[in-house]
Amino acid sequence: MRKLLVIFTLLLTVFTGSSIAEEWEQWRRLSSDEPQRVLELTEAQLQQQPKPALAARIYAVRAQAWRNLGDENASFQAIQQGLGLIDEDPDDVAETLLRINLVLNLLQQGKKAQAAQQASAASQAAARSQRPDLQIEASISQAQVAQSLGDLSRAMSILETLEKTEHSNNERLQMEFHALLGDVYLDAGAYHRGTEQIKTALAIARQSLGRWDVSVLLYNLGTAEQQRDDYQAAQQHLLEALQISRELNDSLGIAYATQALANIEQRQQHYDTARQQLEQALQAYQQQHIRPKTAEVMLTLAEWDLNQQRLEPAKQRVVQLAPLIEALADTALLTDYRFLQSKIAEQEGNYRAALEYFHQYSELLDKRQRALNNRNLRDLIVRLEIKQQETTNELLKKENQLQQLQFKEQQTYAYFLFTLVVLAVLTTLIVVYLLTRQIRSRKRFARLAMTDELTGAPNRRAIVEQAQRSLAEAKQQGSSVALAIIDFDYFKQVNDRFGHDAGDRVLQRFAQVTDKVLRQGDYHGRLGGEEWLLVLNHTADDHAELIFERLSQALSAESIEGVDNDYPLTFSMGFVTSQAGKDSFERLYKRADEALYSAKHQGRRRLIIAAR
Ligand SMILES: Nc1nc2c(ncn2[C@@H]2O[C@H](COP(=O)(O)OP(=O)(O)OP(=O)(O)O)[C@@H](O)[C@H]2O)c(=O)[nH]1
Repeated sequence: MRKLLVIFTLLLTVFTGSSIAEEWEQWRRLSSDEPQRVLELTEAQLQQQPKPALAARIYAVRAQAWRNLGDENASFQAIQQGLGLIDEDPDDVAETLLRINLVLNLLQQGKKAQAAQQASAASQAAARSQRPDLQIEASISQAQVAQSLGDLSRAMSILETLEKTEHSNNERLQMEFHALLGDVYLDAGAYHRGTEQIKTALAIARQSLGRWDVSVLLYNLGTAEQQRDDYQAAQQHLLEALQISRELNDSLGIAYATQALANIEQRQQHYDTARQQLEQALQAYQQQHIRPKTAEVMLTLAEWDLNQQRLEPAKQRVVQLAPLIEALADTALLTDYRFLQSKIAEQEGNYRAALEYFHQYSELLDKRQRALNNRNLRDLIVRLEIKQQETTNELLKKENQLQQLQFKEQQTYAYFLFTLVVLAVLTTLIVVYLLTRQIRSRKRFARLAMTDELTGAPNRRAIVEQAQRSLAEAKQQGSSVALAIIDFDYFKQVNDRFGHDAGDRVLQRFAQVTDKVLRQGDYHGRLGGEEWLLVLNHTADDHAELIFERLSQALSAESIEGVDNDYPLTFSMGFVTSQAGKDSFERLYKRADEALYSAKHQGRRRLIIAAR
């Protein structure tokens, strides 16, 4: 999915966006995994006839894709086409990319002097482009040329400058830096350091780059392990490299891995397999004009011939090799070549020639050794290592700081959460408190609305509602309910004689005694003034007298403050019963009221039961 997205973005923006280095890198990643695909995509783009400068950039991508397929010839052609377009329409980015590609191509062909020229032209173009990543890459390219020329001091000093000045986030550049540093260390005989650097580069490639890059580094690591004489590790890496190259159809990658594996087979005395493998690799090298490798394989084959006492084929190869060795002017190859010549002359019995070749061979070896013992180089190696250590330390320090910041952030977040929780709990408590208070006061208000303030008994509204409820229940149950209206006799006189407060206390006392006298389930309430209503469930007329008497007695049973003990506190009562709940409250009330009126009229201090 991610790959599809990359392809889509690339199709939309071939080096047209702001970050050319980034797009270039995306193309390279895609090419590293699917070179064929990149060739198809870029072919389509070229057909849209873009501006020459853009087309030149596309050729740079194609050159890379051909390289990933192991076709250096096609890669070279693409580069040439691209460079041709730049003549028409100069473009520093395209020029840098194309020349860097050309450097690799020329190095593989063993054309080191030309490669050096291209590397410095690439650096100039990169400087003009003012793009830091391109500048770094061009510098690495220069260091690579220096390394292949055997000028390890120069290679090292370029890498040292890069380490000091450039901190790129570009994984490819980091990979290239470590890979090349590894090669330089290996050339300098620092096998352990070299292998470690290549391992770092491989880890970066596995993590962030494409499969082709991984295969190249596996090959590098495999050959490094061979140099360290760890053939088991070497074989393992090389086999993995071979497998990836096969998956990618990278014919050169296959050749490189096969050649290296052949050396291991030879050591294990699998001569036929080894020879076959070398022949295969040789074919691929010859096809692609990989001249140093061609020479290397031929030298090896000749050496094996000699070891197996096959003098003639060995001699033929040495003759064949002569022009190539001369053209390449590679010290290492020349050293091996002289050694071979010396051995052949020796086997031929031509001892003078053998000695002469051996002299030349040992001089070359000496030269190489001197180059390696160069103090300057040693100093550079040590300095670069210290710098790398410093960078690592700095990174660790940064990481530490970041961790501390992260910890602080977490702490702040925890405090924030804690405060939030506390606030939430507080808010909840307050809300609960306010709600409870409101509910309580509502209840209180509701109670007050139904209660008589002076006596605490149910007020008119409450007792009337209760009467209506009781009547409705009685109606359902077919039972009877009685209503009694009670009114104090001459209450005005009580007030007049003992004062209004005493009158109040009389009313309060009446409420208390009624509460006690009535059964549970009976109700009483103050209708207003000194008038009361009783609601008596399951009560017939013949209970009326009893209730009247009990109330009268209870009222006068105890003295009331401010009222003379012998003062007769009396009341009148109108009583009525419903007939199996048939009567409405209004009708019953009216009848009770009429009965009360009669009681008053008949002289008070009495009970009148309403007639049926
Ligand atoms: N102390 C006190 N007196 C009240 C209260 N409510 C009403 N009264 C008094 O009760 C008296 C009622 O007087 P009236 O309606 O003339 O009746 P009465 O004097 O009781 O005479 P009858 O009912 O005819 O026996 C008035 O004097 C009111 O002031 C009260 O809450 N407290």
